[in-house]
Amino acid sequence: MSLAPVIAIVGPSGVGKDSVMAALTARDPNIQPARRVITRPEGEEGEDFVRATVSEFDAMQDRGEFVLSWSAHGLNYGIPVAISQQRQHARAVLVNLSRNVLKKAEDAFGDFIVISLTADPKVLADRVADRGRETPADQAKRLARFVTLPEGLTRVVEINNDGPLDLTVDAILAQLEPVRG
Ligand SMILES: Nc1ncnc2c1ncn2[C@@H]1O[C@H](COP(=O)(O)OP(=O)(O)OP(=O)(O)O)[C@@H](O)[C@H]1O
Ligand SMILES: O=P(O)(O)OC[C@H]1O[C@H](OP(=O)(O)O)[C@H](O)[C@@H]1O
Repeated sequence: MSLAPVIAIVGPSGVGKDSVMAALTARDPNIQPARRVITRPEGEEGEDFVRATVSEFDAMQDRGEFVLSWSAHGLNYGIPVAISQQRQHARAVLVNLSRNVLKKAEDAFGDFIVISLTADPKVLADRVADRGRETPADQAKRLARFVTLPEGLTRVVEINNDGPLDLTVDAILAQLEPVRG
């Protein structure tokens, strides 16, 4: 059975990764997000994710329950192996990944597309502040984080998300069209 492609949505904090993923799924319910396990503290909400303590996360890791894991912003993130089942029935599966794990992700997933979202730094700062999910100190740390995309990825598409979400979704769907079969 052929597996649906995995589409990584990446970019700096506040660029709109979660918003773009939700808008893509709203436009085409067969493009489905993978649920991440995150050691995010109680009280910090976000997308639909599985909250774990650090020891719960470590135990899941030891049991081989993650196909991919990484750390960023003082948190641990894991993509459960169940993403394989999702790939059996979806048209495409979306994952919100760190740019630091893209090579590992390409090796793990095979059929893999990276959507690299960009936005003006002022737009990023306003969005992270307005969202208010983190403390001002943590917001500042997020905005100061600088990560570049690794070299040698097979398929990377850069898309600007300064404008309306609908336009970003159109741009992504236009890029995906040739590989959707
Ligand atoms: N195209 C857009 N136009 C206006 N607001 C947007 C747009 N995209 C995202 N936003 C807003 O920007 C804020 C940050 O978006 P979101 O949480 O999706 O970013 P993110 O990249 O997932 O950030 P983080 O990596 O910090 O989780 C949210 O409040 C969201 O509503
Ligand atoms: O800067 P890089 O390494 O690309 O991304 C780091 C992390 O930042 C975001 O975390 P969250 O979703 O805001 O908790 C991403 O999802 C990723 O896990």
